[in-house]
Amino acid sequence: MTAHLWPVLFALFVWWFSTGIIMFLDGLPRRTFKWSMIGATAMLAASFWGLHASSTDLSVRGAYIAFTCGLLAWGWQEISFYMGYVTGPRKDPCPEGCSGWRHFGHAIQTSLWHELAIIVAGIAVVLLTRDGQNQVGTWTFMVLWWMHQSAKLNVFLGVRNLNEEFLPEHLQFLRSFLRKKPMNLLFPISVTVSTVIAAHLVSLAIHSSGSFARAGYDFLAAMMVLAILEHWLLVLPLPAASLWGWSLRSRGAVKPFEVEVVAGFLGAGKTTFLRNVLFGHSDRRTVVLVNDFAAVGVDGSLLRERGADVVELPNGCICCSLKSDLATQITALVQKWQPERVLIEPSGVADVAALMGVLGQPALKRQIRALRVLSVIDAGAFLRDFARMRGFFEAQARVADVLVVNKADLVSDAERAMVETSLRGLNPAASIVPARFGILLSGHKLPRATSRSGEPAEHAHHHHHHHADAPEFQSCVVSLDIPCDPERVRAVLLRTAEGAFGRVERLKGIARTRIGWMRFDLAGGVPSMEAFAADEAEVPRVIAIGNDLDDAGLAAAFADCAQDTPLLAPA
Ligand SMILES: Nc1nc2c(ncn2[C@@H]2O[C@H](COP(=O)(O)OP(=O)(O)OP(=O)(O)O)[C@@H](O)[C@H]2O)c(=O)[nH]1
Repeated sequence: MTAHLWPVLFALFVWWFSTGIIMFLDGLPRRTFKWSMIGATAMLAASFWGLHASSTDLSVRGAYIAFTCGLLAWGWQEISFYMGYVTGPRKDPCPEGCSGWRHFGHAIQTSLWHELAIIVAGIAVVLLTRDGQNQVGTWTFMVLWWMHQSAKLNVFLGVRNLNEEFLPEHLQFLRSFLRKKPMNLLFPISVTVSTVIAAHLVSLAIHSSGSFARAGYDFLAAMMVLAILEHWLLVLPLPAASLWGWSLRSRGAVKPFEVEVVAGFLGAGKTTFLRNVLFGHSDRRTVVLVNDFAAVGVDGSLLRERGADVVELPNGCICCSLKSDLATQITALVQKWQPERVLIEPSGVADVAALMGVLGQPALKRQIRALRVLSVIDAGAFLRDFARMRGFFEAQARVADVLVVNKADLVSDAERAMVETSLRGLNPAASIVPARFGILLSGHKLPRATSRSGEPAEHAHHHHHHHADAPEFQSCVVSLDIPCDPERVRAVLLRTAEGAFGRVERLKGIARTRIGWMRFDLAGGVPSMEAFAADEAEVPRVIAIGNDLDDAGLAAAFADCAQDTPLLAPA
């Protein structure tokens, strides 16, 4: 039995160690990749030579050499892929909504050169060992190839553990090709085939007579058993990462950062508030994550104007369906920018409780030094909106540490007091501060961010909270590729507020006028227009959000805003 022990232990160790080394090198700064790649290529050449030289060596030593060389030849394939030298023509994520064969085609494109390189290397290995009887190296390469293809197809089709924490930042785009599913149809087939092959190899090892053959089959059987193990790691809740904890340590450690969530209903003044926060603190490295309601947001443009690094989340609400996506997005942006602070502006209808659930996930939570949730309230619209969407406001108030009663200028002191009293009833623990255009009224200050340990119990308890509270809206986007007349735009805003184009909850846009850029809004029923320092690449557009939207009517009304069309003469 001990005769089998050494080859098996050797195979296990070499596999574990070489996998770890590859991940370690891959986590080092990019400037080192060149050297790793040169080293790997020298090893590839050496392994080819070793495979050829050992092909006629039928001693135990020959088996060890052939196995090691087969593994090293494979290692080059991994390194060249993970370091981005030999990948494929596609280097970005799959577009949203892409599926079926098109999606599969894109997936192949991400690693086409890699797969071809494997075929070329495989042929080289076969040719180099063709004349000898020692085929241990060739079969090692083939077994690794099989493991690789099968695992790859399985993560594409969907498994429970994608182990995506192993993906370095420069390969984050591959995540869009991985699917999280409890199981897929191929999985049982992969495992069965691997098990049959492994059983056969074990039996060959046990019944082989010579010590060369015994060692050779031991290596192959061990690799095949590892292949099976690797498959089970994809579906069973086992912490695969702990096997290679040391190899992930080369990655730049993420310093803990502060998170500030700025929530609030559509048009409450979240973006305005954030613009002020950013304006005041340009010295701290801040990344802003915005999630506009519509596919083409405006918020990102407004915040970039303030010089922040802005990441826009795709269309929709930060809610249950986006959960895993959001956690990965945050992890990726933190790795990329190493910010001290992350500001998150969920869309005006997002499920903030679900967002808190995402931020509470252990992997993220560990990195978050302090968390503060602010809910911005439109004082002028609150009483009206609260009656219509009680559940939504309750949920917003419940998770908030601070309730910012914005647009103080639009209400009387008595009205503001009434709004504050209602809010106090919804969350007696939150601080309530009045503000105007996102700036706190004099005499008021934001409380310090709560540290994670002092997190209100409320945050933790609503993870599985459902989206039922969030109102349902549609959105429509109108392009505005004409220089507009501000007067006409104002007229359209007023007509929109009166309900001429359906029940519009919120409208925002940026437009070019003869004299420069402007932005305009309809929020809480109040229209407004302002100058806007847009980028020249900016696309003028309007976004309307609401119910029973008259898309065509809105489009026609905005098309009619062109500077040069004469206004209809009044009767
Ligand atoms: N009168 C008044 N208007 C304000 C105040 N704060 C913001 N606004 C205006 O309200 C409109 C909406 O502000 P935003 O900051 O874009 O609101 P938001 O919450 O980010 O909107 P969404 O992202 O669409 O949900 C803009 O026209 C702002 O200029 C305020 O204190 N008083």
